[in-house]
Amino acid sequence: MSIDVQHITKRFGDFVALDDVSVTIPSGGLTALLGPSGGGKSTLLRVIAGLESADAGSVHIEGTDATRLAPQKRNVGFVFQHYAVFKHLTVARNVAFGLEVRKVPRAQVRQKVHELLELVHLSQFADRMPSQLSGGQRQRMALARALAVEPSVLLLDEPFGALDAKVRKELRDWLRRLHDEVHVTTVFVTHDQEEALEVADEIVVVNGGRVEQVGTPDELYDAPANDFVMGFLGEVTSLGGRVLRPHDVELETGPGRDAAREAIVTRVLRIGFETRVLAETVQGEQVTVVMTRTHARTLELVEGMTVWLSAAPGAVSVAAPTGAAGGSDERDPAVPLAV
Ligand SMILES: Nc1ncnc2c1ncn2[C@@H]1O[C@H](COP(=O)(O)OP(=O)(O)OP(=O)(O)O)[C@@H](O)[C@H]1O
Repeated sequence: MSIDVQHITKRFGDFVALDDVSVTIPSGGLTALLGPSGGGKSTLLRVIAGLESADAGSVHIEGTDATRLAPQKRNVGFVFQHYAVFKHLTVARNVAFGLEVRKVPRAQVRQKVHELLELVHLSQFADRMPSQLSGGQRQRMALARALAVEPSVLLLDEPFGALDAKVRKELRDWLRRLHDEVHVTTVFVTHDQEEALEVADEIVVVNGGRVEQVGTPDELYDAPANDFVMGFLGEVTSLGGRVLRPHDVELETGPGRDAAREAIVTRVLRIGFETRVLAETVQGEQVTVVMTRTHARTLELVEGMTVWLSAAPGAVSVAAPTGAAGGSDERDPAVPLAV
């Protein structure tokens, strides 16, 4: 394992930002730290980087105990959301900076900068000043700069967070391709589940200073450890005290299955190729059902109509949180609903 975090606790005054966090991050992968704002993702990344010292626990990087090492001794590269560029240096000189500080011979620096600018598709901008680049190009320059010193680990804190949605999407596709080329162990922080699901090999879900689950995008989506992970990775609804995805609710216009719950359609919304049906069961549960527009049309759904709802065979579901606070510590593992 490339990064091994064991029993890390970090407090800011009385506030516990990381509460006994243990996680191992595989070598050569692209791992996302995903979670809601304030959950502790950045703090965990900063502890790995050595920019924040933990109150308890250890960090090993590539087998070396880095817990008490200064950031510059950890062989990690960073890129942050608002990257501090050297405004008075050209793009090429920015990328060369770390190598020049390390007194790498000039010809070697030139060669390396050339290769890196090719890698991040900025060769034609080598002599520009950073102010002449777009936001996305500047973040690519930042990545080239971080990669220049050949770190064993690359840490990215919401690297594309400040960019607009379209550029963000382009850059995340590009990051995936870049990673496939260079294979440096990369950890990136994001609060965007789509970004994590699309880009990462593995996702660490961080919430309330704890790790909720670690797994591949498929594992998290298909077998969420609890209602928090399930709700964070996609839309959910509840039916019969279980949390499940709205497209996994089957709606029939007659009483078919034994387990089906009778409900009244309260709203029918057509959004693009999907139809979203809101219904209230006789037990008073508000349920959202998502189906194709064609299917909805064949059912001839109208508000006020009586329907029967059940979980589709094989639907993934978890126990609904108990109480208004939303969940207990003892959570049921994801199990398919009995249908
Ligand atoms: N230097 C600090 N002093 C005091 N509290 C801090 C400090 N840094 C972080 N915190 C608190 O620790 C908690 C976790 O912060 P952190 O930045 O790790 O969250 P995050 O999951 O990265 O959230 P975001 O996506 O909003 O950055 C937050 O409640 C934050 O206010």
